[in-house]
Amino acid sequence: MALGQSPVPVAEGPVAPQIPVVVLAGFLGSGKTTLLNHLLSRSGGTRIGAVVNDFGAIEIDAMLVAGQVDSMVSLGNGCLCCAVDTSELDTYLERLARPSSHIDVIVIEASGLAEPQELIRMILASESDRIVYGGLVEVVDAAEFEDTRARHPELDRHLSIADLVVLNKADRIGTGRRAELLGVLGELAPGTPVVPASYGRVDPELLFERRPREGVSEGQLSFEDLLREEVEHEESEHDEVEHEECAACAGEGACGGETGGTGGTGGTGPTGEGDDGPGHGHRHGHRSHLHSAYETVEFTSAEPMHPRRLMEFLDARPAGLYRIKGFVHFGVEGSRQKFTVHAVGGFLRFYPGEWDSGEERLTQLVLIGSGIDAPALRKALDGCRDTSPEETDPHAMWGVLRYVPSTASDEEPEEAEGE
Ligand SMILES: Nc1nc2c(ncn2[C@@H]2O[C@H](COP(=O)(O)OP(=O)(O)OP(=O)(O)O)[C@@H](O)[C@H]2O)c(=O)[nH]1
Repeated sequence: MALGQSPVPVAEGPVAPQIPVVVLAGFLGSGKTTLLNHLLSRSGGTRIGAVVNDFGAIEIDAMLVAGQVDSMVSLGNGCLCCAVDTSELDTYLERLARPSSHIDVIVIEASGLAEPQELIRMILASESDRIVYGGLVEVVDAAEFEDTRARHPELDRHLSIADLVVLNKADRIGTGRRAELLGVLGELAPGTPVVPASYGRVDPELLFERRPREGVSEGQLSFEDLLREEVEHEESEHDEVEHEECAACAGEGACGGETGGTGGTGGTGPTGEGDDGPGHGHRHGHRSHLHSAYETVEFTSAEPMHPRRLMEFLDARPAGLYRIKGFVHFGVEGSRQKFTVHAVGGFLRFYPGEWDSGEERLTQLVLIGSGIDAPALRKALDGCRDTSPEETDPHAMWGVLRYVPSTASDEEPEEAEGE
């Protein structure tokens, strides 16, 4: 079957084929955007529509994908799983799926803190006859997996409903470790293909022509499967919730552990886009979302950044500040390229590139972390502005250049390798 072809037999006549919607999920920084860009550059004649969901208000992922994709909808500032409901998602999907766009497949890149289960449920509940759920691809960061899993046991659940697991950043671990992780992932996602990859370089056919999972005859979750799994998880998780922590039990009502649908209590904590509260229009019983513990900080500056001060900030970043992404503008002579920056846990890289003609030279950063002091981070970044870049010693760039991958290294992003 050709990449992106609808897995559903199509009736004869002028009926437009259904478009599979593939969900690309994975924890912060695992490599979803990198994989999506790989797919876009390897799509051949297949036309891919993308839905990109940034957790922060500055849509860094959308900017990193734009220009390569046939059609894109960008949804910033909040996880898709909470920021929209089924009918809104349908609106976006239908916009991409309109026959004139000739899109063959839609890929939704979820934010690194989204609940894939909620997204899948929305797709399965779609009222559009053009849309069909096409599977969940869960991207795992090989270097960070065990730490992340220890902090977020929810990831096991995400893996258990995946149709394909990509063990990304395989270049960052040795072969022994790789075998170990493949074993762990095989147990967490029994019967699901687990593919090691570097820089998301997987065969695109794997995403759109998935093999059936053991015990699931049609190879993907049904709406009923999802509801059943949801109820089972919530029951088991509720058993683990201390009663005094359980808002529903602490209140007057019995604990319903409600599942599915929209229009209930959200009950998540600080999310950066505002707490879920009454009117949030979304409920998942007692299951906390990954993003309930995370906050985002956005920073934009038209003034260039001082390289030494920025490196001091980055080198001393607090442990809870797990993810930084964006673009940096240095005003130092000879270093005025557009530097894309990524920090994931202890990993830090700068990738120099070109500004588009007429593009405003801005530093735009999104910082995502747990237990972080947002005002202090903003203040510290404010202190990194370079008010007189013409006087700044160009050697101050050395600290930054240490984190630019050398072209000889396999740590080079695919686009730069000109594959
Ligand atoms: N060494 C190495 N780095 C990788 C690989 N894949 C991605 N990266 C780097 O990891 C960082 C994060 O990659 P992204 O693709 O932005 O990750 P993401 O999952 O989209 O991040 P969020 O949207 O913040 O959740 C970037 O610096 C990538 O270049 C890989 O296989 N190996």
